[in-house]
Amino acid sequence: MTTAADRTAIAPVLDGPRGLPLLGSLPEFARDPLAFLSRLASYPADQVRWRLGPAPVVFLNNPEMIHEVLAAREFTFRKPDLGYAFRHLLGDGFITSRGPEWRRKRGMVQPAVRPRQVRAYAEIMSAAAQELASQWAPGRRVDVTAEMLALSQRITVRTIFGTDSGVREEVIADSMLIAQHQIGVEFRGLGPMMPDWMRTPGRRRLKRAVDVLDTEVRRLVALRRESPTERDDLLTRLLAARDAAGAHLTDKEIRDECVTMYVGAHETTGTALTWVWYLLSRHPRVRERLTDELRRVLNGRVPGYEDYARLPYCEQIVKEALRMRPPVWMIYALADEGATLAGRPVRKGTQVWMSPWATHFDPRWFGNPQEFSPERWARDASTAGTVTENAWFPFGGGTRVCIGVRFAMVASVLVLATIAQRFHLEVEPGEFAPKIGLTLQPEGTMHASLRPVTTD
Ligand code: HEM
Repeated sequence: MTTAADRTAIAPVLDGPRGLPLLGSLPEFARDPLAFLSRLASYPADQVRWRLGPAPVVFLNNPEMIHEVLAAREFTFRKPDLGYAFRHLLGDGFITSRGPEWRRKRGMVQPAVRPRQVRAYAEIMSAAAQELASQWAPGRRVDVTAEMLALSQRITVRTIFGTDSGVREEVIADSMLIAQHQIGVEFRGLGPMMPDWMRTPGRRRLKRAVDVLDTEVRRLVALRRESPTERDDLLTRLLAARDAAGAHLTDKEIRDECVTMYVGAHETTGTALTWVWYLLSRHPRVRERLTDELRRVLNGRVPGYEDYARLPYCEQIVKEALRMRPPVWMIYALADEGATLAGRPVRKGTQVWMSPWATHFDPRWFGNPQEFSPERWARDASTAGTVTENAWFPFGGGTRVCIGVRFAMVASVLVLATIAQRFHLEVEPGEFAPKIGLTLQPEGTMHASLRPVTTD
């Protein structure tokens, strides 16, 4: 692995597109956000300055600086407000919190996703994948995105609320779907500019869905408090959690953290898996190597937590898919008093944009970036130099790094290993360009036909 500093020096700062008076480059960004980000990434500079309406924005093109800003969030940079829909659904969960409140809550949730706990969730992950594969029949045509989002939803609901029959999975799933859809709508459109008091039909639907969700989560929390048996789900961990002063989370805080973890986990992991199948179907050689590894290691067995470490090629495929199609395509930071970047002051209020999407395709950091090559992630020396430290950041980094990295990687590998032992998903021809919403999803319906894996 090389470091960004090993690369040829480029200009420290350049002015990017000039844009229009008042609007800056907002129209160009809104027209095709991903193309605009790629354009910014093509400037030969570590930092590219431009304007989003009246707001000054710095786009970072250098992994070391991205690393520096991500590490400084919660100190001299902060996460900006992600808008009404996001806040209304997540409440005061720790994604939307800041400072001591964030630290307290993150500290209380963290034990629920540490590796020992993820080991307990692994069984749910493989079982849900096995359940899905058992419902599939050879030759059937499936909508890959819908299937993977539904699978991720099942895994998420069951790891958070448990597997007992008292949990009405579909009530939670349906309300979440409506709410997440509205977040995506607001991310894409004029949502960030609409005041909170404005009521659109979409916002009214969101409110109704959140009311239903709250009633269901309250019911589940009350049930657990009535019969507090020890279980291996996140809700059990949250009910038991205590902060440094020994205080428990209130019911409202538990609701907010459950929803936060759901939103963090569901669409991101489901989308990552969708792209894994797409990329595999376009690269038969990779699929062959995968089938080989699965035969050698599992030989038809359903994988468990211990198998994660025994399936390095599966892990490499997931990492490479997260490079080429990072579900979280953009990460923001807002400069506070005293913010600096590469030793220079940054004006308070400046937005800093960092895009896994754009950086992951920069040929300075990844050799042949357009090529889907899980081999670049192999630990042996033959592939050194094809990836750059800190240039791969699908999970963000620094203080506010994704809390679910281990969960997401284990879930993705176990789902891939379970299903790929039984089926190849032959995605129908088409480009399925990525489009932005809450996450980076394929444009159009991605259909695949299911071809059974032969055992000879
Ligand atoms: C492939 C799947 C996933 C991807 C690509 C992903 C990506 C990310 C990224 C980029 C961030 C940082 C956002 C920022 O800095 O603004 C983040 C934060 C977060 N993620 Fe994930 N995530 C994934 C899965 C999960 C899972 C499985 C969970 C829960 C089990 C989760 C829960 C969270 C939470 C709660 C945060 C907020 C952390 C904080 O603000 O302290 N994510 N995720």
